[in-house]
Amino acid sequence: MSFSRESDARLKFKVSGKLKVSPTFEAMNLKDDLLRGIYAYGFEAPSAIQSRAITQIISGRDTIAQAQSGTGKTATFTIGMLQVIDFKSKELQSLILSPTRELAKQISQVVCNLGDYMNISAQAITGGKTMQMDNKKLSRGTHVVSGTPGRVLDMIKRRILNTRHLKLLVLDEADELLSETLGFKQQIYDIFAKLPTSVQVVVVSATMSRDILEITKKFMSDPVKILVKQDQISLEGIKQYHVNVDREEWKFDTLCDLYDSLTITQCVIFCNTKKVVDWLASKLTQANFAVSSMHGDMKQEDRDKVMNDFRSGTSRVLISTDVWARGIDVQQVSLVINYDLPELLENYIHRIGRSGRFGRKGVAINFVTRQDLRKLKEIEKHYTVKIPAMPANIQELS
Ligand SMILES: Nc1ncnc2c1ncn2[C@@H]1O[C@H](COP(=O)(O)OP(=O)(O)OP(=O)(O)O)[C@@H](O)[C@H]1O
Repeated sequence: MSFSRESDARLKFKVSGKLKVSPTFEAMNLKDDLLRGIYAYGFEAPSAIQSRAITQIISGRDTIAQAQSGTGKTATFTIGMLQVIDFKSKELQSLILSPTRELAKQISQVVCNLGDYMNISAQAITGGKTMQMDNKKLSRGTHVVSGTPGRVLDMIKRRILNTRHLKLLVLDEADELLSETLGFKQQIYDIFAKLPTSVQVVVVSATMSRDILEITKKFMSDPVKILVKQDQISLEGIKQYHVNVDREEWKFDTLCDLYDSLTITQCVIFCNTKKVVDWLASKLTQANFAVSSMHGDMKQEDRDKVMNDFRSGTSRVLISTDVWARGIDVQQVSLVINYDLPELLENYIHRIGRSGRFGRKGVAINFVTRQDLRKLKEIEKHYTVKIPAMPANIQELS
């Protein structure tokens, strides 16, 4: 699967200065073992962001990389990182931070896969489990840690994680990690204060506001910026529609009517609160619809099971909160339903981006009550998109 040349050419980046574009992975002068790993993983050619950002990361410059959802940002920083790691050493050289445990784990898996021929040692360090296991593995030597900020900071403070030889810090979903609302920002600053001053910083997201770019000035020096214009953030491959449900109470029946379309491949349904996730999951189950659900108040082992079942395709319909909005990559997801419109404008684009991964087709359906009409207009304006009423033949579209 790859983007068509046409759609790739239409993607315009705003870049600082002239930027080298590598049309192939070979043109990036990567180590042989890394190149083997990339091809063995099934990649043939780099995406637009990979063509531009990988060599910048390798050059050692601080880098801000923005690109649409599902266009391969994880492999962008991973390939850059694997090229600069010194595999003769067993020290921790790269730290990747991301906002959820599931995402941190997924990234660690991508690192292992792409670095398969390099003897890479990577580990996910996340909350919700005891530190003992992590401790033991870390003591054997780990090149890369992918973790959530709270647990990583804790382990640095306890001197379990030694950051003395760290070369590279990656903030994935950086705008979320640095936002005022979520409480990660101070943890990120505290972690940063414990890293060598020479550390290279790479900041990545599909959404990047002016405020966030301003904040990055505090810990990045003269970064290369690869940014996407606001009206280009929305992917053309994801068709977006709305359904007027008028009142909150009518959402449930509307969803039941749609159920047959949901199960064609896989579908994620987003609600704004854990309570609605639980309520909707139990109501659908009572009505004999097969669904699974996940949110941040569930036990980690239950979250892991839900993720495994959904990734393997055992479950096809997943109901979740914004814990699932960012970064999670399940290629079979072709439909996203916003049972509730998201509270944050940014999360709209992240949520619908769970479908349409790497050039695949996706459909997003937004349930809109009378109160939501204004919010829908706001989304349309912000991303310069039209979100028309859902057509009757929706089954043929997904
Ligand atoms: N060059 C490539 N060729 C083929 N597939 C690729 C390539 N690069 C990435 N992919 C695949 O594309 C999918 C999306 O990649 P990834 O999760 O890195 O996207 P992303 O840009 O980080 O998205 P998000 O904004 O949602 O976090 C993954 O399944 C990945 O394996």
